[in-house]
Amino acid sequence: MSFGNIRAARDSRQRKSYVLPSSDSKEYTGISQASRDGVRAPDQNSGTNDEQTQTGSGSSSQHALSAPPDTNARPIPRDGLYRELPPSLSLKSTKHAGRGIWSDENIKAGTEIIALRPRIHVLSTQHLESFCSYCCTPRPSSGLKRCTKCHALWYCGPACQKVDWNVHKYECTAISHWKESAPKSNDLSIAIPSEAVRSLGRVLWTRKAEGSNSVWWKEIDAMQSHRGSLPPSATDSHVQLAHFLVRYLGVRGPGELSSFGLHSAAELVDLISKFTTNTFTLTTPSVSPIGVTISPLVALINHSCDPNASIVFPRSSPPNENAIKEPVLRVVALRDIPPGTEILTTYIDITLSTAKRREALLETYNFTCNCSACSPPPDVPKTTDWREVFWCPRKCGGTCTLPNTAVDIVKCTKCNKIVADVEPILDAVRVGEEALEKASSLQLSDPEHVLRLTKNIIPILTSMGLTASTHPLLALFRLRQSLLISSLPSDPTKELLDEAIRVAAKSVAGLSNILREGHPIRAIALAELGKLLAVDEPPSPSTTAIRQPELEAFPPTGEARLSLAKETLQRALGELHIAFGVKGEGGEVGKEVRNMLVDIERELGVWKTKVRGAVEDAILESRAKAVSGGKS
Ligand SMILES: C[S@@+](CC[C@H](N)C(=O)[O-])C[C@H]1O[C@@H](n2cnc3c(N)ncnc32)[C@H](O)[C@@H]1O
Repeated sequence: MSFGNIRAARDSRQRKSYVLPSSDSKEYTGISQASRDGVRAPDQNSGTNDEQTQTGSGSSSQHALSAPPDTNARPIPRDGLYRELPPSLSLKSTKHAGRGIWSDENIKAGTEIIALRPRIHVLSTQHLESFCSYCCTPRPSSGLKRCTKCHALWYCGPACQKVDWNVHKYECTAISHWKESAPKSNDLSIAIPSEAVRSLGRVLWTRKAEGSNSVWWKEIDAMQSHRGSLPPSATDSHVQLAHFLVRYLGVRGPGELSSFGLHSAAELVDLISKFTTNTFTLTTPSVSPIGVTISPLVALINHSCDPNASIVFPRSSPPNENAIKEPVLRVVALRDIPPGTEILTTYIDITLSTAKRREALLETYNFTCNCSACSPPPDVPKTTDWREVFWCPRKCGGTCTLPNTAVDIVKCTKCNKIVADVEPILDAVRVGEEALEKASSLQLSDPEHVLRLTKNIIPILTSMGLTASTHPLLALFRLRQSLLISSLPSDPTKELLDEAIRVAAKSVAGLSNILREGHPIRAIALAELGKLLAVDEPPSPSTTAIRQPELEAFPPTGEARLSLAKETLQRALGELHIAFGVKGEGGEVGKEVRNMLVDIERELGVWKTKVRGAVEDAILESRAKAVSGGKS
C-alpha cells in the first residue's frame, strides 16, 4: 500500500490556518497576531503525543466527568432566527456563558446534531492554490483553474466559480487593488490580504446584498462581542484589523462605511470582536486546518475542555449529495447526550495544561473556564490529568503531578513517596516549551531544522520522565510525526518508515490518555498509525550496523505487522464513526480506512496461503525423505 494519501493529508495539516491559535485541534479561531497585522501568516504549533501502549489504550480511563446539567438555564425565543436549528435542540441562556444550544432528546454518540453549509468560508492564504475556493475539494491531478482577474482564487471547475461569483465579484476587485498596492513579493501572504480580512469582506458584501433586515444579518448582529471588556492589547489588534479591512473594502470615508450598514468606527471594531469570538476553523476531512468559517447558529455552542460534541467537515457524501454542496459543517455527538444537556464543543487545543487552556480562553474568548476538566467537582475522586504528569522517578509505575498553583507537594500516585527535587523536571518542561515554540515557527520554512530539533529534544524530555501525554512532549511527537510523514520519500527505507510508525504510536498513546474515544483528533491519529503500518514493508538493510533490539521490537514485521495494521485500522474505523458521524460512515477518512481494510484482508490471505504452502511443502519434503530412507 502506498502512503501518498497519508502524506497528502499531512501536507495540508502542516500548513496551518493562521487564524488559529496553536494546534490542530482547534475548532474556533481567535485572531492571532498575524491576522491582526492582516499581512503575514505566522507559523503555528502542532498538537502531539507519547507512549506506554504502542497503539493507544483504547480506553481513556482518566477523563474528567462531564458537568452536571445547569438547571438555571432558561429558554430563549428564536425570534424567527436560526431556522437550521433542528427541533430536537433548543436555545437556552445561562448566567455564566450566555446563550447556548441544549438537547431536548437523547442523542447517541456519533449522531449528527447539526449539518449545514456555512454562508461564509475562506481558505487561508497558504491553501488558496491547493483547494477549490468554493467546494474546498483538494487540487486534482488535472489542477485547479485560477480566477483570470485577481489570480488569487482557484476553482475545481466552472460550476464552483460561477456560484462563488455572487460574492467573489466584489472580492475580486478588492484583492486586485490590494495586490497593486502591496510590496512586490512572491510570498502570497504579503500579496493577498489575510483570511480574517477576506472573511470580514465577505460578511460585509453579503450584508450589503441581503440588507440589514435579513435573517442572516440579524444572526450575525446577535453574535456575542467583547468589545467593551477586552484588554487594551486585544482592542489594539482589533483596531489594526479594522484599518486593514477599510483599506481592503476601498472605503474612503464614514459615508462609504455606512453603505455596509456600519455607522461608526466603534461599530466596525464591534463587528471584528464578534468575528474573533465566533469564527471557527475550516478543516479537511482529516481535521487539518485550511481556513475559517462563520455560522451564527453553530457559534451559539459554548465551550468545554471535555466536550460532548465536535465540529467537523467529513465530506461524507450520502447519495444525492454532490461536491458543490460542500463544505458541509457537521456537529457530531462524541458521546451519548441525555435530554436537558448543553451541547459543548471545544474552542482550543485541549491537550494543553489547565493553566495554558485558561490563558488561551481568557485571551481570545474572554472567560475563565470552569468546566469539569478545569475544575473537577470536589465530591468526585481526583483522577490523573495526563497532560501534567511525569513518571515516578522511583520507576514504580505511578505518576506525579507537575507542581502548579494548586499542587505544591509532589507525590507519586502509586508508591506515595514525595519527589523532593522537581526543579530539573520543570526546567525540562520549560526547555521543551521553548523548543516547541521554535519548532512550530519553523515547521514550514525549515522542516529539516525542526526534524533535528525534535530528534534532540524528545529524548531529553522522555528521560526526565515526561509521559507521552504530557505537554509539551505530546505536541513535539505530533509535530515530528507530521514532518516525518511529509518528508518520507515514495520508497522509504525501513529505518525511516519504522521511525514514523514509532512516533505515530507515541502520538496515539499520548492522545488516548487525554481525548475520549471517538474524538476526531484521536480517531485520525489512529487511522494514520494504521495506514503507516499498512505501507508495504521495505526490505531490511543488509546489516553490518550494530543491532538495536529495543528499537527492533516495535513495529513488528511480516504477518504480525499486517495484523497490527488491521487491528489498528479497525479501531480507527470504530472511532471515525463516532468522530465524523455514523450516518456518513466516518466520512471520507472512514471510506479510505474501509478500503484499506479490504486490501489488508487480501494481503493477509496471501500470507496465510504462502505460509500454508510452505508448511505443506516442508511436510511433503520430509515425507519424501522418510520414504527414500533419507537419501536425496
Ligand atoms: C462562540 S460564543 C458562544 C455563544 C455565546 N454564549 C452567545 O451568547 O452568543 C463564545 C462566547 O461565549 C461565552 N462562553 C462560551 N463558553 C463558555 C464557558 N464554558 N463559560 C463561560 N462563557 C462561555 C464566552 O463569552 C465566549 O466568548
